[in-house]
Amino acid sequence: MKNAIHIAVVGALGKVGKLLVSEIKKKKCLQLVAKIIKNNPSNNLKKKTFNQLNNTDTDQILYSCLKKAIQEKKIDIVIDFSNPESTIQQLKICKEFKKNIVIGTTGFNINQIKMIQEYSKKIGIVLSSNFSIGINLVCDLLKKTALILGHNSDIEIIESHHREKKDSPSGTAIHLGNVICDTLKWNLEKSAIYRKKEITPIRKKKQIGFSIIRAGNIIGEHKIIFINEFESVEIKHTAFNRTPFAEGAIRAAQWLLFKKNGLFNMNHVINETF
Ligand SMILES: NC(=O)C1=CN([C@@H]2O[C@H](COP(=O)(O)OP(=O)(O)OC[C@H]3O[C@@H](n4cnc5c(N)ncnc54)[C@H](OP(=O)(O)O)[C@@H]3O)[C@@H](O)[C@H]2O)C=CC1
Ligand SMILES: O=C(O)C1=N[C@H](C(=O)O)C[C@H](O)C1
Repeated sequence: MKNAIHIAVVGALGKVGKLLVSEIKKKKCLQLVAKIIKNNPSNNLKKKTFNQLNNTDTDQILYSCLKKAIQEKKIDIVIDFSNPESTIQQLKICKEFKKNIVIGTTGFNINQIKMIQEYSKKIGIVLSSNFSIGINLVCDLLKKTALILGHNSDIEIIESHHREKKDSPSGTAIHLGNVICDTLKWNLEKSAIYRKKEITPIRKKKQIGFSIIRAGNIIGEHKIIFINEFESVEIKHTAFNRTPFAEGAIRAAQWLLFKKNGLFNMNHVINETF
């Protein structure tokens, strides 16, 4: 289609990346122009397999470096679901070539977050640990619940993901903890308690417990529980598949296209596109 948005996907062989590739191809207003994959020997095999599986693709859109892709193709926007080190590399390239980027990667350390903030002075970035519409609605419910019940309840966050997930707690669990802390004017660094085997002192006020499950193929579950002596409230989100992540990231890319610079999240996107 004429005027289609030209998208590059970083991490195109990954679980979310593969889905992004197929979802982008379904949309007439979008054109997938580059799939950026990691340059390692095992990817030679993956690359072959991938092309066999997607026989409409040729090596012409497979790249091991975003810079080369930008130099060879017209790219309007980049979507990245890879890992923190890779994402920081991609950001440097995006800044050099003034390309906006949607980041789904999680597990950044404080220094890397500061770098993302710094880059956002030059380019437009949407950074979200969870692109599903549902989890962003959960955040709205959570603010209200925390405001009303937070001060006199014990709060626990339980997250479950597949056996391959590398970071923990999940980016979403940390975000949910931050939503509660921002609402109650607490500090997550002081309030977070990571559940593990030890003799623990009895529960103090202003604490948020985090429990983590890594098992099987669980796509992503997040549950927040508020318990006081009278009642308990549970807010739970379950992703049945990765489509909400891919669709949300595509929505964010379309929204980010015309922004000059700045650091945005999925709330900005949802507020302006629904
Ligand atoms: N924000 C959201 O809504 C969501 C975020 N995520 C996050 O997104 C990230 C990816 O998740 P997922 O797809 O499950 O993970 P995968 O491990 O399945 O995919 C990541 C892909 O990135 C590739 N990669 C690593 N380094 C580079 C590089 N330098 N250039 C190009 N590709 C690279 C990996 O290659 P290789 O395997 O060879 O290392 C792999 O193919 C994680 O941080 C995850 O937590 C996941 C789901 C939703
Ligand atoms: O790695 C995943 O799979 C997911 N990661 C994100 C996170 O860390 O919160 C979002 C989603 O839950 C799936």
